[in-house]
Amino acid sequence: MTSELIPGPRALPLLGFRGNLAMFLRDAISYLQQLHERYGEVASLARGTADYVVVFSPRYNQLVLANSDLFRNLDAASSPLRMPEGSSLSRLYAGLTNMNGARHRRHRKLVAAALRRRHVEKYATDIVRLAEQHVARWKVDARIDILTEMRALTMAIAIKTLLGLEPDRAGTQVSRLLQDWMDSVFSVPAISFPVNLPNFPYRRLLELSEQLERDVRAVIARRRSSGPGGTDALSRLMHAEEDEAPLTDDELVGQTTFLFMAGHATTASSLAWTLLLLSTHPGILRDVLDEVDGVLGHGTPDASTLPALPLLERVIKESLRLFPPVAWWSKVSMEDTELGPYRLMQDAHVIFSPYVTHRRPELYPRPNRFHPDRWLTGNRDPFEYLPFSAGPRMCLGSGLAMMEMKLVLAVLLHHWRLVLYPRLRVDRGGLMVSQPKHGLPALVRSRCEPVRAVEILGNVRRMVDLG
Ligand code: HEM
Repeated sequence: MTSELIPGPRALPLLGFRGNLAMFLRDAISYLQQLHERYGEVASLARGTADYVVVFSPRYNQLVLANSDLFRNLDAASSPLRMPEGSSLSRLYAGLTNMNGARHRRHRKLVAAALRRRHVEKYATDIVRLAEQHVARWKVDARIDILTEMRALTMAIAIKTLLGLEPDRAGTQVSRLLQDWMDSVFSVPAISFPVNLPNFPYRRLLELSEQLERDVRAVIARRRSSGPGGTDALSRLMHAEEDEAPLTDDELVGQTTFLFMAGHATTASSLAWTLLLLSTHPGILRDVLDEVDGVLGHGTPDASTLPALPLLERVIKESLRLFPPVAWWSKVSMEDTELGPYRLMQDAHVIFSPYVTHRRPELYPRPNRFHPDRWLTGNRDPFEYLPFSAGPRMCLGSGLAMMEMKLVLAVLLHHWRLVLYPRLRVDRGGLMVSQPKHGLPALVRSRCEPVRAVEILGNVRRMVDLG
C-alpha cells in the first residue's frame, strides 16, 4: 500500500484541522482555489491529516465519483445534523442524496423513472405559463431583486411540476413551510447546538419538521385518492415500480421533500448568475436577444422551440461552468483505501469541486472568460465538466433543470430588460448553493431599452473577467 503524505497547509495552532475546516466553511470557493493553486490535483485541508481531502482534477474526480460504493454520500449516520430516530426530521431527511448502497439503488431507479425525459418534457407548458404569469406582475421602472424573483418563480414551478399543486392556491402553505424548513435545516446554529429546549433553533427545526411532514403527507394522500394518471413527479413516483416494490408513504415523504430542495434553489441561483453574466456582457446579450426574439416572434416557447435556441443553451452551459450552483460537494470513504499514491482512512471526507475543476486552464483556456462559444465543439469528459456531478450518483434532474432555465430565460428576455444598478457590489455567498450574497437588485425596463454595459464591483470580479 502506498502512503505519500497528502500536501496541504499547516493545521491551525490549538484548533487543529477543525480550524482549517472553519476557514474553508467561511469562504469555500476562495479556500479551495488557494489549495489548488498551492498544492495541485489533491490537497488535505490540514497537512498531516486525512480527515478532509479535496480533489481537483478530472482523473481524481473520476476515482472518487465513479466508485459510489467506496465513496458514499453523507447519510443520517454521517450527517453533522442530529436526527432523533423515528422523528419527522429523520423521515424528511431521507431523500435520495442521503442514501447509499442497495437502498439508494432501489430508490434511484424509481426516482429516475419519475423524471424520464418524456415525462419532464410535458412540464414545459406549465413552466412557460408560470414564467409568463410571474413576469407579467412586473411594471416598467419597478425595482426588483433578481435572485428573490428567480427563487419565487422556481419555487412556483417546483410546486406545480413536482407536487401537482397550483402555487397560488393549495401550494402556498406547503411552499412557505418547505422554504422555512430548508433555511432551518442548513442553519449553523441548528447543526452546532442540537438542543431540544424552547427558543433554541434546533427545537424550531423539530417543530417545523412535524408541521411539514403533516402537510407533505396530506399532499400524498390527495394524490393517492385521485388515482393513477397524475403527471406531476410525485404522482409518477407513487406509481413507479420498475421491478421494485413501490415506495411507501414514509419513503415518499423523504423523496418528495428532497426533490423539492434539489430542484429549486440550484436552478434559481443558476438563473441569477446567468442574468448577471448577460448583463455584464452586452455583446453576447444582444446576440441572445436576437436569437430569442427571432424564434419567438409574438409567440411563446415550448419544448419543441428549444433546439432553435442553441446560443441560449451555450450561455447556460458556460454559466454553469463559471458559476456551478453546487461549487463543492463531499463524499465519505467507506473503508481504508488508496487515492492515487495517498492512503485514506475509513470515514475520510473527500470533497470535489466543480468550481475549481471548471477553471483548470488546460481544460478551459482563459478560464475566467465568459465565452459561450467554447461549447460549439465537441462533448466534454463527464469528470471535467460536472455542474451536475458525474458517475452513478449524477443529478437526476439535469434535463429538467436545463429545460426550465432555457424556458424561463426565453420568456423573461422576450418581455423585459433587467438593468442592474450601476456600480453594484456583487459578492459570492451561500454555503451549499452558491449565489450572489446580497442578491441582484435591478430595474425593470421595457424590452425596447437599448442594451448597455454596466460596471460591477465586488469579489465576483475575481470569478469572471469583466474587462
Ligand atoms: C441547476 C440545477 C441543478 C444542479 C446544479 C444540480 C446539481 C446536483 C448535484 C451536484 C448533485 C449531487 C450528486 C452527487 O451526490 O454526486 C445532485 C443530486 C441530485 N439532484 Fe440535482 N441539481 C440541479 C437540479 C435538480 C432538479 C431540478 C432535480 C429534480 C427535481 C434534481 C434532482 C436531483 C436528485 C434526485 C439527486 C440525487 C441523485 C442521487 O443521489 O442518486 N436536481 N444535483
